Amino acid sequence: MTAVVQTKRLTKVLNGREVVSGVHMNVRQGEIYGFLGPNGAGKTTVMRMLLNLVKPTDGRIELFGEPLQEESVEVLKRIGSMIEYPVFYEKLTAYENLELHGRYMGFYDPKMIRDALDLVQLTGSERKRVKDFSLGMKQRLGLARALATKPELLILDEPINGLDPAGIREMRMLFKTLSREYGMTLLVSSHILGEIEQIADTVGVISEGRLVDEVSMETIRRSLSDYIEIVTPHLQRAAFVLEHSLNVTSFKTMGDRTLRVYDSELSPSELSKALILEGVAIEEIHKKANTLESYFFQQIRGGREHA
Ligand SMILES: Nc1ncnc2c1ncn2[C@@H]1O[C@H](COP(=O)(O)OP(=O)(O)OP(=O)(O)O)[C@@H](O)[C@H]1O
Repeated sequence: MTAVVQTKRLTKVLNGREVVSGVHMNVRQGEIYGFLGPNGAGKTTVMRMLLNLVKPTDGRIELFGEPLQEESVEVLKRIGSMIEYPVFYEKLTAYENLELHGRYMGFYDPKMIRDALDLVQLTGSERKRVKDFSLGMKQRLGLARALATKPELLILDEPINGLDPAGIREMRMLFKTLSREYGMTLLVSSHILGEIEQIADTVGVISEGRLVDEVSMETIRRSLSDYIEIVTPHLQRAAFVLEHSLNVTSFKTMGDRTLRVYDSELSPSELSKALILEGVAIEEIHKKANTLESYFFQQIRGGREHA
């Protein structure tokens, strides 16, 4: 699949502090990319750089395979975005706001505006002034505005902020429709793991400005199976024995003393007996269950795993 967004060593220094550090990010065509990280991790800054609203201090950005430059305009017309809380002309109606935006972007299509309002379920409120909208309605109108220019890529910064549970559910379904039925690519940020988990095909985890993981949800789910953790001073030998004597194919080393075994038919006691017989000392061995929370917590804490 082709990359719609690709960054290399993307870095931003603000007030002498590196708030985004050497980010290599790949968003593939047609997928929903969940950009997950705690508040202040750098999500908004990365998104602003992708939209040419903030100039990177260092690194490169490619959108649709083309390098993003200061004077890039055309490529940005292929993107719809909603960054932080959307701002509108409060005295104008919802429809007038979208019309104005469309004309500004050089793409005004009344049918697209009606379709966009319909998609976010604001049909019927389009002649209301925005000042009478609730926070959730404004959030949905922000999404309609992003959609009204028929973008190929949607960049949405914490789009579920301000929505009630029903609104969150509708938004989630809409993201899936846009991706699966309209073939749009979505880059969606959130600090809520449960949200990203439910919509994303790929997750990019950002912590203190660094992209600490970029992985498909499918891979994560597969890795969440139970595993046996072995702590040994003879890591190399243990790995050799697992692979060649015990025919274990799926295991990984964590640091220089720990191994995780995923696919063994053997119980911890059988495994330790077999390893000891081969001259591997065992300091600890036990069965563990992985959860999505523990997986991400580990990434954010900086406990990177090495396959
Ligand atoms: N204009 C600015 N000047 C100085 N520091 C800034 C500026 N904008 C953001 N920062 C800092 O950069 C860091 C990253 O902020 P950013 O808004 O990108 O994070 P975020 O992951 O989007 O978090 P949030 O969801 O809270 O907005 C934060 O520590 C923030 O305080």
